[in-house]
Amino acid sequence: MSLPPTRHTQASLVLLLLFLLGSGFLTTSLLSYYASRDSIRDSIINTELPLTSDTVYSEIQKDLVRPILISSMMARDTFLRDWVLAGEQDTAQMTRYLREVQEHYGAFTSFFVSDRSSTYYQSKGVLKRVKPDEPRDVWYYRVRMQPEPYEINVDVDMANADRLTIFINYKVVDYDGNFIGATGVGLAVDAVVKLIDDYQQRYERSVYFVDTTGRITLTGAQGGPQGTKVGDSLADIPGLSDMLEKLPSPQSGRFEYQEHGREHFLNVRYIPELEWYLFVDKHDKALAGIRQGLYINLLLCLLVTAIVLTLVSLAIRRYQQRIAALATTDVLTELPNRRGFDILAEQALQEALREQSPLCAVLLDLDNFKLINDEHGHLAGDEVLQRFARQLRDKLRQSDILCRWGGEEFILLLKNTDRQAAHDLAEKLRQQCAQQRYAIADQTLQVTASLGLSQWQPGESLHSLLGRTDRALYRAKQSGRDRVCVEQ
Ligand SMILES: Nc1nc2c(ncn2[C@@H]2O[C@H](COP(=O)(O)OP(=O)(O)OP(=O)(O)O)[C@@H](O)[C@H]2O)c(=O)[nH]1
Repeated sequence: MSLPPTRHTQASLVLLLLFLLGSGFLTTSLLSYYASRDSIRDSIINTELPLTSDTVYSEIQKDLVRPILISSMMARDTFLRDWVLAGEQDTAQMTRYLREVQEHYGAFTSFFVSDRSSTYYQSKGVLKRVKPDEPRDVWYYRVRMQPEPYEINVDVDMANADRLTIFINYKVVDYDGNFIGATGVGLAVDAVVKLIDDYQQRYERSVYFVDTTGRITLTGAQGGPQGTKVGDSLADIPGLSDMLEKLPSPQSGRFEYQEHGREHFLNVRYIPELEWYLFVDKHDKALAGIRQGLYINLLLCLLVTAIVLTLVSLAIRRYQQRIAALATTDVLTELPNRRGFDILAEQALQEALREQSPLCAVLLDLDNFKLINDEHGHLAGDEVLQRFARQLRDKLRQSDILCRWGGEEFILLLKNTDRQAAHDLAEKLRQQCAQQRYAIADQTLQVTASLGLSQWQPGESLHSLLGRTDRALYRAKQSGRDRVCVEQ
């Protein structure tokens, strides 16, 4: 019979299972997490953000192309040029002209600044005189000097409650090519702002514009990333400031950065018409969901691993107990066998030593049992052994140790029992055995028993005790059987 697995092998098996299940679950969970993460990341970086950027850009262009055309037409208008060359006589004519343009084309504002008189005309009349030292008029002197025919300037409109406006500032030249002023129209950036708001709310992404120095120039109505306002620098925004350290000035491309542990994906696109950068920024809300999924997955895996390991441990323990029981139990009589006896006897001797209590051993051997087998068959012999063992067990105390020593021989350890008491019990057992009848098949069988008894001497080994008891039994057999002999 193989020995039951030791605690060490059980622990190794559980550890191996833990390793296999743990690494298996961990690998599959992480693989699926990284696969989903990569695909979402890929879709954000390569599809979602560029798409938003394209749409916002085309909207901006739509907002820009029309005013450029209108302004170009105004700059070439013969009425405007003739009126200036004629000395700007009738202001009403100019304001009427500007009002016509504004109303007809649905512009937000229309203007003309005369270089000769420095007068700023608009549809409602003369607004003011431009001055070189006035910060708000810087644009005019810039346009005046630039070689290009026009510029696009996003600025607040003084004539319209400082509303953010895209101005097309077109140079006006006379018929000889001399600069005589600047004209154009202004359009509110409402459409772009509305689009930005729409994107920000619907798709949970930040859309904003930044100039070449890293200052925010245009945001949705609710502000820029993390509530920033127009005019704020990227350097003041958590996360983006770190990125700016690597990129001292904005540049087009795809970037990733962290803000308070959240991952951000960023698409930056340069808009040459404005000399601005369009930023489309999305934080990893979707990725956070996937990460949460990973944690739940891992938790479930942990739970399954724990359940499997518990079940396996229980099964192993049961198996061990079963093996141990089989290894120490006699199958026929269901009494402990010699191996079981060794364990129980060692404990009993230690107990007797510790408690200084008397202990006796009795060897009990059925007489002439060979005859029973020979005359009635082995199965009848087995039956007699079984019944004898059961009756013997019933006559003993719970604390007494009864084992099948082998064949038709049994051993008894009587705890807390001195020689005299043990002798009395042995004698009683012998008598009951002799009186007992076994009805097997249609026959009645009877056996007698010889018993050898000895009392344990403190400090004596089990081996020695058994040797002395065996000698007592031998004497009982030799002196005629069916008797109790005591080893002194
Ligand atoms: N049926 C059966 N017989 C067994 C079993 N174990 C041992 N025996 C038999 O018991 C008999 C013991 O024979 P012996 O050792 O000669 O002893 P005995 O006939 O009892 O004679 P004494 O012990 O000298 O009185 C043998 O025939 C064994 O085969 C068992 O489990 N079942």
